[in-house]
Amino acid sequence: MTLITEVRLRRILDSRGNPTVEADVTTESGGFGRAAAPSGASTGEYEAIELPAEEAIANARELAVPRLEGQVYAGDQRSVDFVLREADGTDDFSEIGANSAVAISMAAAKAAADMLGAPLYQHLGGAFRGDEFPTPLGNVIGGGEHAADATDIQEFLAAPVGAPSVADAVFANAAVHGAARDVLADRGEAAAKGDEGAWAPSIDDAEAFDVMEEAVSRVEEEVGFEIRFGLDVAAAEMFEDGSYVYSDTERSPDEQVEYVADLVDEYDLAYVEDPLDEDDYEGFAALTERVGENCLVCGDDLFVTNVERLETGIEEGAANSILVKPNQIGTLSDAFDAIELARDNGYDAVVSHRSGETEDTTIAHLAVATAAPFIKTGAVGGERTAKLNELIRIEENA
Ligand SMILES: C=C(OP(=O)(O)O)C(=O)O
Ligand SMILES: [Mg+2]
Repeated sequence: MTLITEVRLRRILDSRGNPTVEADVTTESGGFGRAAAPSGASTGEYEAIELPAEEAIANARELAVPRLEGQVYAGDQRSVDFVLREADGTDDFSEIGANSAVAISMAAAKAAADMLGAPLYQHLGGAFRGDEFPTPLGNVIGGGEHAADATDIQEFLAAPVGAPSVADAVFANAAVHGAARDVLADRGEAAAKGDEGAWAPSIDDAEAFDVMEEAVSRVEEEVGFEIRFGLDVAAAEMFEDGSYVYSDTERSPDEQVEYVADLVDEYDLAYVEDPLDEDDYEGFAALTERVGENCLVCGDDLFVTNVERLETGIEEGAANSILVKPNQIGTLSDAFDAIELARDNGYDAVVSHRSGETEDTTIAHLAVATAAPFIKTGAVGGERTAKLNELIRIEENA
């Protein structure tokens, strides 16, 4: 039986060296699941609330754990997540913390999968899941909130859309990351790494585009399949008093739409995330109208994995895809609801890590379970490769 008998919570380190919440869920028949909450730096204004880890743990121990232990079945994910919401009693998990909620929610799913003897992606995706695998978006160069004194655009992402397998795509992204280091070195640019392991050189966005183009074409020649690239502009972070403030210029909302549309055309971008502020549904709609045919326009801070915000976006024609980060909303059930609503309305659902991560691999399973076209989970670095290597194993059924 998957009746939950014990929920343990503890503080562990995330990749930025900050404390985060880890949950262990045990079931009556010995099923065990362990999961940890990630943490954002360029967080959306409308995300569920992450509490300091110690506070989140204390509150969840008091309010949620007694309602789960001996009362709820880990295999009944909807009930687990319903109880987490009831125990919290707020809309945004500000009582027990979305970090405690998501860790427990994911650990329960893993405990149920363990009990069933099935891999997590199969428990989440069902027996009749197809055999699609996501293309990993690899963060190659970045700045914004993830690195000081680097690019304005937060992420320049390799998108190996022509890769014949997940493994080929993962290695291609690592190769583009390596090639970018060489191109930067050729240009005399020393580069440290940002929070997600992307190079964070002191160059402007225009030069970063040049470096990406060169790195991508070098690797494309080697591997023989198509590699495009994309961006997470994280534009909400640069939006101040009605305009987008770049290091060297400012753009009005209309100019920002033009600017990003031109970038999509010039570089044949496959993917553009958060090109506009998190309140600018109209701007998102204008850009999607312009470039949405050949490019995924993705809402991260815009939608925050929230069905109500996605509903508004769908009504307004804003974007054609949603970024799904379970900790933005607090439970796996909520994340699945967002994915389902997206699908039903012709939007793609892209699964994503956070800039602060752990070795947890749940998102790799979530992406496979839901046949996400892309997963954004970095290119190198232990907490990133944990997910990428898990994808390789899942593909091999290992
Ligand atoms: C992964 C991202 O960064 P963060 O986790 O800092 O929000 C993002 O903005 O997509
Ligand atoms: Mg983003």
